Amino acid sequence: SEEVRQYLKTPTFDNWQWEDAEIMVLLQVMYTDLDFIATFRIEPEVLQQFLFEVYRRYNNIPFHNFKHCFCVTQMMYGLIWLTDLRRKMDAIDLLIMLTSAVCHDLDHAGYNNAYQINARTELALRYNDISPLENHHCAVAFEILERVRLKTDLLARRLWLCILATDMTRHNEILNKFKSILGGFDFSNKEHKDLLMMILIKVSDISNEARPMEVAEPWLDCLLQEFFNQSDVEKLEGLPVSPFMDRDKVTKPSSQIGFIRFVLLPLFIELANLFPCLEVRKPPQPHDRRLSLNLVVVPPSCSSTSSTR
Ligand SMILES: Nc1nc2c(ncn2[C@@H]2O[C@H](COP(=O)(O)O)[C@@H](O)[C@H]2O)c(=O)[nH]1
Ligand SMILES: [Zn+2]
Repeated sequence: SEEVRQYLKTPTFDNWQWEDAEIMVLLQVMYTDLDFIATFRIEPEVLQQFLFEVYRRYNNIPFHNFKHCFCVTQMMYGLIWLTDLRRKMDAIDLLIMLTSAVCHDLDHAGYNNAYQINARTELALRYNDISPLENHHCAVAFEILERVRLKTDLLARRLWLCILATDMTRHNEILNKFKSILGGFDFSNKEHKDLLMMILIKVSDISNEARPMEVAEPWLDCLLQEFFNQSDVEKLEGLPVSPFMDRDKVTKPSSQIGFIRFVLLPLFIELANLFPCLEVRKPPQPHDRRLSLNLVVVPPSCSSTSSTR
């Protein structure tokens, strides 16, 4: 319905209300309403086939599953509308951004890069310890895109750029680069646009805490369940255990307060510097973990401070 179509554009969207089959339809709606079907002449059956393959290649694990793929994609979709990016970027940029979000954690097995490297897994060996997971998500994405005949070199290169940006060990590097160009941001500069795309997928990827409490809270339970599974295995295998994953050390507030203050908030604040309509409200108290991301659309559209600030 039109009501759901509008709701889908908002960061308050509640994924927990929808079954996976319905989520597949919502993803199709995003591709349709951004005009990708018409602009790139994608057959609806090909899109369905692509999304079904994607669905099959997300694993049934607590956090990095198909619902996480959907939430990240839905936040990206919402940000595209809220910041009126359709007027500022090319359709191909938007297609790459949405598709990167869809593909960004394909075939994640629930163990992070530190585990891959310490346990000397096949993935770590294949990618020389360099972003093994993100390189693998890309490889699976390319395999699917090739199978449904949607892969092009142009799409693949920038999809890789966006998905690789989700490796959190690169967080400061990417954020600092973005800060350094913010003062003279230019939507006609390709390097600036690429960096913005990287920031947008990063924001979308870690945005659970910017959602309503009833959406965010179950996601935190899922994340901690996956963290604890990993640290249990690390203990059994005699591998180094990351303290933030250790069930004997972590509590919900300890997990979230530092993450919000030092990771999530600085990232959102820089994005809001480019798009003032994304008003980010800091948590009022240090113990209050809720980040209120007040996404207000300034009519008729959210203009960045200028298209070439
Ligand atoms: N402590 C928290 N860590 C979080 C939260 N949301 C995300 N994350 C971390 O970031 C990465 C994101 O990358 P992904 O591509 O793997 O999804 C994730 O793995 C977590 O380590 C959060 O709310 N709290
Ligand atoms: Zn993710």
